[in-house]
Amino acid sequence: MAAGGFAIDASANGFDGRITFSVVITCIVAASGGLIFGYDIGISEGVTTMRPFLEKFFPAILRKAASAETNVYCVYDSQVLTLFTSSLYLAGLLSSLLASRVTTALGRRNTMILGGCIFFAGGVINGSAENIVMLILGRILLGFGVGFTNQATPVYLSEIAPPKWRGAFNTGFQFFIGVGVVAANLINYFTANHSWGWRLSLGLAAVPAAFMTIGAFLIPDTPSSLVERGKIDHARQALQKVRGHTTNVGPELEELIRFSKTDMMDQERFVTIFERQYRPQLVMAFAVPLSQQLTGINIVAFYAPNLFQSVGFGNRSALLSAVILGLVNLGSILVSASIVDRFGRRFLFIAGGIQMLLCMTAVAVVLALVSGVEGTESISKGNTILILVLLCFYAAGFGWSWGPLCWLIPSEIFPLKIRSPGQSIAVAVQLLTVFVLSQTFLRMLCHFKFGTFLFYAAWIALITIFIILFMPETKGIPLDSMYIIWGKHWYWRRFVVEPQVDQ
Ligand SMILES: OC[C@H]1O[C@](O)(CO)[C@@H](O)[C@@H]1O
Repeated sequence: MAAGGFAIDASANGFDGRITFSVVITCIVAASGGLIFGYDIGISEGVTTMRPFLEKFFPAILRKAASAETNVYCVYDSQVLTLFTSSLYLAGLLSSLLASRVTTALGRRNTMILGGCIFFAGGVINGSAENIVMLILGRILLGFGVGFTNQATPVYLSEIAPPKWRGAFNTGFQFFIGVGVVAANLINYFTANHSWGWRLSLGLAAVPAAFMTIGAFLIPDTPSSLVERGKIDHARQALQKVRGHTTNVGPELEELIRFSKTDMMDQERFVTIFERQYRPQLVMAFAVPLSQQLTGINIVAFYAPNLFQSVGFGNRSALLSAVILGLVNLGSILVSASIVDRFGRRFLFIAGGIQMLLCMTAVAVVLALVSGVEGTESISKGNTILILVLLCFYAAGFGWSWGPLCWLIPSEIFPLKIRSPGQSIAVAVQLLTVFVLSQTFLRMLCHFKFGTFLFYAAWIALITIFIILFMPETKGIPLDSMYIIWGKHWYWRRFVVEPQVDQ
């Protein structure tokens, strides 16, 4: 069965999709929107293992850690602590849904600016927190910032990149998420042993927020978004800027206007995406982010320090191992960027999936063998290092597949009319899944022990089969021609209606 194994000429519409200096700079600046999400992921991982932080806000956990009977999997099983981490995801979920209207009305770029400002405020409140209420309030603001930014930035990148290189440019977003994670891990590493360290770690969130917000002020909005809002002259200028001054952007602009008119003929409404003809895209908007989280990445990422600490690493070496995982992840995102437009999305999904599956299973086996079925035997340094190595291979598998592709796919499969709601759904589903899984992971680890890793291994197997059967190849196809791939797919073709474009 040729599920998605067909090619479509990227230059079918004849536009000059060259890589210009301007498009590269614009995309780097825009992709830095990923910094704030990454910074937050990395910071909350480490701060929740810092003693002064726990003493001030969660003293019960320290008492539990001190008690000898607790088994290694259960030390960090606290619903309140998990709620601290996850409150951000609930807020982000809400705001990403709101962001659908905001990006349609204000444009992608302005939504990024808004997100950056709100995140900045959240960082300041968290850094100066005196009680748990301030702490949670700060996290809610951070969540609002992340929701807006994650909704707008990937779409920005896909709309502005030359179609042939869309994969590489869009991968920049995940790359900056990774940079944010590593920067945060390093900061945690140095602040961990100071009584005020957690304040610095949380408060420094304002720095990436300021960086991306100022950056976003300096770049134009995307031509599609400007056309959608009737700003044709601005759209022409934006196109001229990113495609180069020697390029005749007239035909590309006309095409955008034509598709935008067709798309907007019936009033753009959130519910449009639920029409039968958009079923394939809608399914992917749910399935891709859900599957990304079912790889177990955040379980490994959020709790890597806790995990290493509870299986025998000291506090600082636990944070260091998180840095190592983060660097491996970053390197593999670069590999992804360099091949995603050549080998395609499906290849990366499948290869990365198999790699993660093998590693997750191996981690479960090692944990079962060395810490005993009950998890009561202590784990030697050597075996902890073995687990770290396996997790590094796992992180690399994620970095070249589900990491970047989870942003790329939703940002490129929707027609303009439903692009904003589609991306909103994808971001909301991702954050909801992070919330549910992180809320339950420590409980699972405590009760199912090494079986938790087998649980994720089984999911990785399932989602890889899902990709093989249902994900068509999207590489190189201009956004406005994307409907073609569904029409050629063995299953999705029954839903597709060709758009009627005015000639
Ligand atoms: O794509 C975003 C995802 O990637 C990660 O940052 C890991 O690199 C996750 O923590 C996050 O959920």
